[in-house]
Amino acid sequence: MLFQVEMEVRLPHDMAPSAADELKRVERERAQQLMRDGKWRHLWRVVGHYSNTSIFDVTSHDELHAILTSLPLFPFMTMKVTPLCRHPSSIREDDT
Ligand SMILES: O=C(O)CC1=CCC(=O)O1
Repeated sequence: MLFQVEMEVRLPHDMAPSAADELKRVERERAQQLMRDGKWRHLWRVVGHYSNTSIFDVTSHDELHAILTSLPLFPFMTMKVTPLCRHPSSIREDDT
């Protein structure tokens, strides 16, 4: 099952830079492991925003929920989740 997830990051202004850097480091490690596992298919920065748009490939809503809520930055992100299905006009083989 494919989902588009839009994530907007808002770190507290009074968070120590070292704490913010550590959070971003562990978030990156977790995201890259999920990419190697084939769960996090695409990760794009939204130009001009501290946000991303991502594509996840998971087996259930529960799995996606578990992944998203386990992200180190989860407490500091708002998310919009959109379920996707194949467009009938798509010629891409990997759009399933
Ligand atoms: O910076 C972001 O958009 C939040 C984020 C998701 C994965 C990652 O490494 O950073």
